Amino acid sequence: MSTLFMVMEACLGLAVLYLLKQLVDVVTQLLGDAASPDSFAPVLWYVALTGVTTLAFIAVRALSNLAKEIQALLVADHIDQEIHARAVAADLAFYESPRYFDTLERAREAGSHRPVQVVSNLMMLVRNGIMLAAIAGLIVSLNWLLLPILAIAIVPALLVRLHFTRHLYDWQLRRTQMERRAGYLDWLMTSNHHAKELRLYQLGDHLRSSYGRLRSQIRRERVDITQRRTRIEVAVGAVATTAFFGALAYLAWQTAEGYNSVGDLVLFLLIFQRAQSMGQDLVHQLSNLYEDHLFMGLLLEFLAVRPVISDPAQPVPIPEPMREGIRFHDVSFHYPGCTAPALRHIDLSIAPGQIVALVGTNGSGKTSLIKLLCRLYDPTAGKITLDGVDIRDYALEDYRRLFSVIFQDYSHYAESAGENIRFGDIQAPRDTPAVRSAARKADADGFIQGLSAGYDTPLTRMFDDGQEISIGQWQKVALARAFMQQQSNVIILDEPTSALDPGAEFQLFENFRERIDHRAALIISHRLSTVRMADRIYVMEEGVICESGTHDELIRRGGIYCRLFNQQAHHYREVGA
Ligand SMILES: Nc1ncnc2c1ncn2[C@@H]1O[C@H](COP(=O)(O)OP(=O)(O)OP(=O)(O)O)[C@@H](O)[C@H]1O
Repeated sequence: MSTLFMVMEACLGLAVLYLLKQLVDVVTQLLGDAASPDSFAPVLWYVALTGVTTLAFIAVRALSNLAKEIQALLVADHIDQEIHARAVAADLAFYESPRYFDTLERAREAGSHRPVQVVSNLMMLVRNGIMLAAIAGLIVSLNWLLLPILAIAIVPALLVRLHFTRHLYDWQLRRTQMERRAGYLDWLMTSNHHAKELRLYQLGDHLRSSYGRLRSQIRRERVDITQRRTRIEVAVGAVATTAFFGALAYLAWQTAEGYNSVGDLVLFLLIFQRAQSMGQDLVHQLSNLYEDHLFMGLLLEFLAVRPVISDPAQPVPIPEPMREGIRFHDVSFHYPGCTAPALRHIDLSIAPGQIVALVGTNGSGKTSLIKLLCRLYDPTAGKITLDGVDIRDYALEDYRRLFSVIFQDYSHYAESAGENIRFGDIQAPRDTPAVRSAARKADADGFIQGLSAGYDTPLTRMFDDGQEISIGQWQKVALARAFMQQQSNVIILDEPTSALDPGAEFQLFENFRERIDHRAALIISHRLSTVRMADRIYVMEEGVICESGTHDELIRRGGIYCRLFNQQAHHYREVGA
């Protein structure tokens, strides 16, 4: 549809020009003849016809612009959806590698406005191309010698633009990390996450000057490129203008000699100027399109990314319920791009209904083990089985549904308290009583009821009726989210009580098995008092399991666990004394 409008616009634009030339020729003829009412009639006809054609041209141009805009918006929304689909399906590793992160960022940058530009530039290019070709035809009809002059007015400018577009694109790619750092500093200074430390450590001036230095380096390099481009463009423009005036002088002479009509001269003035500005537009659109093409390459690179962790060709049905449980068989793992292993030769099992605890020093690999368990990563060596079958043989979503997880860095959703909990089982209806029951299990029901709009209170100050809650209260909400999923077989809690007061923590673990409906659980905690009720405790150090057993067994063994436990117990006794 929009193509039709464009062709109509081009034809009508040319028709107006042609009618103007005819009008001038008729008026010039009249100047020579004796004026009579009859001889003036064609002039009136031409004026009326030109007027009507101009009106039609304006109407078609408006419709063409409208169609273009609608089409551009549709394309933009479609590309956004594609980016989001790929982003949510991408492997976790994607977000942890700077190279992949660059691809995503550039795709987002290209995705938001490039497709809109591509559509509009492409259409304008076609329209201007058609008009320029037609004008070139008219120019040839005047005098074919004028055609090379038109080429001189357009082609060098085009080559200069294209050269600098590529140059700027390469520069922008090289500057991505720098821009990201500047963006990060900007975020540090303007986000509420850092407002407290920024003030107390008086980091404001330091950050501002780092940001200023980065921006001025980026600006200097950019201005340098633009200055060079401007210098060359002025030189090229001077050549084009000289050529135009040369052609004008030649045509004026031809008209004076009687080889051309005055209408031809007027037509030349009209169309050559039009052709020149159209040529400039064309150059602009072509260079934009070239730039769009380069950036769209980045978008396509991102859209081509496929998750490595994916479904097998023939997934095995998930056992319902699980019978033997989950086992790690000599599992080792290192993060993509890292040589040092995060986990080495791990053997571990979680039976149905069993509570397993992981303890160990910072960086010993506890969270990494959970990531493998949930198949956010696959082991580098060894395998993990569920009821004897390699977990890579199950459909990914079905397998992940077996777990309810709360990570150390759980999410704070800017949603209502109820929605924050329901996100644990998004299939559940909005008004499900399961939300309140999960909140009760996490001891969150009491304070949520006390919020201004109870479960409907947005947990953010971003909105007018929102309310901010404390870090411990956020942790209870996150716990409730983990308790929300009724169908899961294993509850995984990574440092679930780090922000809870001792009373709340005690209460949570007092009747923990009932709270989790006697499902299996994997708990990571640095507070050894919370893990002593576990059926089996694994002690990790530098990526290996160095001890395992029940609390009593480990205490009897007198190893690392016993030492750590005694240190913590001693500390409490000292404080109590
Ligand atoms: N995304 C990652 N990419 C590369 N290395 C990582 C990544 N996450 C963790 N590591 C490395 O893996 C090792 C184990 O980290 P992990 O987070 O599993 O430790 P942890 O035992 O959970 O520590 P903490 O008690 O501090 O939470 C560390 O040496 C860490 O530097």
